[in-house]
Amino acid sequence: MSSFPTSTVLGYPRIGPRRELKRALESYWSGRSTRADLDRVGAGLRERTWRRLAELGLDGLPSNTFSLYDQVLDTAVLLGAVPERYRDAADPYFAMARGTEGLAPLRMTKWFDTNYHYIVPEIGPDTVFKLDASKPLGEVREARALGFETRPVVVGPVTFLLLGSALDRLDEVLGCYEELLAALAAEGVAWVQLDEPALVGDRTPGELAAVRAAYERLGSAAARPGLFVASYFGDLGESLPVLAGTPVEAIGVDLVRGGVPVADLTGKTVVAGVVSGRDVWRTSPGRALAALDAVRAARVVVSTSCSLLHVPYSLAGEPGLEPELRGRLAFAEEKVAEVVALAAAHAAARASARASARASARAFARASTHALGSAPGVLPGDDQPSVALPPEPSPSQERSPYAVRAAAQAAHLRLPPLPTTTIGSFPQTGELRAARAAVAAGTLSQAGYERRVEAEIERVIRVQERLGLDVLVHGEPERNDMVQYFAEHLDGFAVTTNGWVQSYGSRCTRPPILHGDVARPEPITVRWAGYAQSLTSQPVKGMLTGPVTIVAWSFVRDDLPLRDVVLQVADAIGQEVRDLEAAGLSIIQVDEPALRELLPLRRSAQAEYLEWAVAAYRRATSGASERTQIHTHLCYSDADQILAAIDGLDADVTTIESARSGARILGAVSAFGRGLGPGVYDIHSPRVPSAEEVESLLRRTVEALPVERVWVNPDCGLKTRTYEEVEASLANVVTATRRLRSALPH
Ligand code: MET
Ligand SMILES: [Zn+2]
Repeated sequence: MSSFPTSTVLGYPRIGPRRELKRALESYWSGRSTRADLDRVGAGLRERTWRRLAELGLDGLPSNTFSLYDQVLDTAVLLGAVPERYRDAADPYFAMARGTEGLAPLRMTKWFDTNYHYIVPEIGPDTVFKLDASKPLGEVREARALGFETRPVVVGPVTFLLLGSALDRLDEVLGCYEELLAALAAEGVAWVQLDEPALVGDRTPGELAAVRAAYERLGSAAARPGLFVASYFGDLGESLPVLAGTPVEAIGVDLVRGGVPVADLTGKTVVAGVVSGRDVWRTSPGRALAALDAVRAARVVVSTSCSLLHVPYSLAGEPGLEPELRGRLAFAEEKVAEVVALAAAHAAARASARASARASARAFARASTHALGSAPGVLPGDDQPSVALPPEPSPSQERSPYAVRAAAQAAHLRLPPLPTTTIGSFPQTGELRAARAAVAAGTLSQAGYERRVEAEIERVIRVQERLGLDVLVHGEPERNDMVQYFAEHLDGFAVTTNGWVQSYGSRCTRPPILHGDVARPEPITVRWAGYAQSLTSQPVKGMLTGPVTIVAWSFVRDDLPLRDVVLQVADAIGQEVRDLEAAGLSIIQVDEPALRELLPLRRSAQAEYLEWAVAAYRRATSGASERTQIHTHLCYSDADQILAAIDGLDADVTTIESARSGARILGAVSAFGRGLGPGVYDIHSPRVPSAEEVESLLRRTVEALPVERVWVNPDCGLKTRTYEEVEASLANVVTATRRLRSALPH
C-alpha cells in the first residue's frame, strides 16, 4: 500500500468562488439551460479546485467532494437508496432534493452542529441497496485526465445509516461498500476517505459494535484501496479505540475541537486536523506544531479539522477588509496554504532533532507566505492578538412573574382570543433587492433607499390591516438577512463581499465576522418599527434577532469564551429592546431559531451551554416592563432536547414550527404555561392552505392547549414567498380563526 500523502484537506467549497454553481443550478431548474450546461459548470469548478490545491502545494487531493446539491444525497444515490416515488421524475436527483409538482422533497436538516443542511436519507422496508459508483469513479477519472491522482471521499456506512435511522441495515449496506472498494481498487485508486462524523457524538455500545463490525469487514476486503476513516466536529472519544482496533490504515482526528489521541496508534497513519475548517482565523503555528508533535503514530499527516465547505473561498475576494483584521484571517485557500506550510515545518522539525518549535514556526511563516505568492506581510505569530477585557455586564434584573405580566399585558393590549400574527418578514421583493444593489453601486442615494423601505412598510401594514390580522409586523424590508443586518449596525463585526458559504443546495449565506467587542453605537431597528406603529392603531410587534442566533450564524472570535461573546451581544440587543419599548412598541419578538444548532454534540456539555444560552436571552429581554409582551420564535420541531431551555427563556409567547410535525410538538410545549403559537401552515412550500385545513389544525391545537394561551401564526417568516401566496394563505388563516372564535363559549 502506498503511504498517505503528507498534507491534505478533508473537503473543499464547491459553490464556486463567485457562486457559479448557484447560478448554473437555478438556471437549470428554471429551464433556462440544460443538464449538459450544468454538468459543464460542475466540471469546470472541479478542475479549478484540483488545479488550485495542487498549485498551493497540497499533496493529497480529494475528489467526490463536489456535489450538485448535497453529499449525503449523493451517498444515498451511490447506495441505491432512491425511494420508488422519485424514480420516474424527469430528474430524480433534484426531485428528491427539491420536490416536483405533486411530489414533496425528502426531509432536510442541519449537518451536526453546522448551518449546512443535508438531505435525510429515507430508508424503509422497500429500500433495496444497490451500488451505483458512477459519480466517485467519474471524478477519479476526470481528475486523472487532468493529471491528478485523487482520494475519493464518501460518507461512511455508520454515519449514513445513523442519519437515516437504519443502522439495522448495516450488513446490506456493507455489501455495497465492499463493491465500491473493489471498483476503486480496480481503477488504481490508492486511498479512499470514508467520513464518519457521527462517531464524535455519544454512541451506544450497540453502535460502537456496529463501527467495529463495519471496519473489520471493510478492512478484510480482498481488493481495496487504503482505508482512511475521517472524523470531525469533535473528539472521537470511545470510538477511537474501536476504530484503532480494526484494520483501517488511517484515522482522521479533529485536533481543533478534540484532544490529541491517547489511544495506541503506533500502527496507524493519523490524519491530524490542526487547521480549523469551522472558523476564519489564521492557525497559530506554535499550537498546531505542538499538537502534531504530540501525536504518537506510525505517520502523521497534516490536514484540516473538517471539510473547508464551511468557510468562504479566498481572502482575495475581500479587498475591502481592514488590514489589521485581514491579517488575522484565513479562508479556504489560505487554510490550504497553512496546511502545506505546517507539513513542511513538521517534516523539518522531525528531520532535525535539535530544531525547536520556534524554528519550525519561522519555517511555517516563510512557507505559508510563499505558498500564497503574496509579499511577506504580517506573519502569523504564536500569540493571539492582545485582548481587551469584555465590557462590564449590565446589572442583571428579572422580569415579574408571568401571571403579573400576563394581567398587565391583557389590560394594555386588549387582544381577542386566538390572536393572529405573523413571524416577522414579508416577501422580499425583487425591487427591494435591486434597490440595495443600486445603493451599493452608487446609483441610488441612502435617502432614496430609505423612502422605498418606508413605502414597503406602509404596504405591509395596509395588507395586514386589510386581512384583519391582530398583531402586525413591519415586514423586515430593510434586512438583507436577519443576522447580517444586525452585524452591519453593531461594533465588533465585519461583513464580507464574497464570503459565501453554502447553506443548502444553491442557497448560501455570508456569515459576518465577529472579531472584537460588541457594542451598539445607536438604535438599529427602532426607526422602522416606530414608523410602522405610527401608521396604525393596531399593535405592531418589534422584531429582533436573539444573541445566540446572531453568534451561531457568524464566524466568532476565538479569544474569548463563546458564552462571553453571546453575553456582549445580549447586552446590545437588550438596549434595542428598551429603545423599541420607549418608541411605543408594546410587543417585541426576539427570535432564537439557532438555539438548537449550537447545542454541543456530547450530552456531557449540553447543560452548561443551555444554561448560558438561556441566561443570555433573559438578559436581552429582562429590561422590558411587565406590560411589554415578549415573544420568541423557533423554527424546528426536533426540540426535544431543548424543551426545558425553551421554557426557560420565559417569553410571554413562543411561536414554534409545528405545521409539519403536528401533535407531537403540542404535547411537548403544552406544559409551558405561557402563550404559544404553534405554526398553522408550512411556509417552505408555495402551497396555499385552505381555511378548512387551518381550522382543523387549530381545533387540534385548542384541544391540546388552553384556548386562552393559543396564538395563530405561520411556521416562520414569509420572506421567501410571493405576496400572492402570502395574502391568500393569511386570508384563510384569518377566516379559520374567526370561525373558531365564534364557536368559543362567551
Ligand atoms: C429563521 S427564523 C426567521 C424569523 C424572522 N423574524 C422572519 O420572519 O423572517
Ligand atoms: Zn423561523
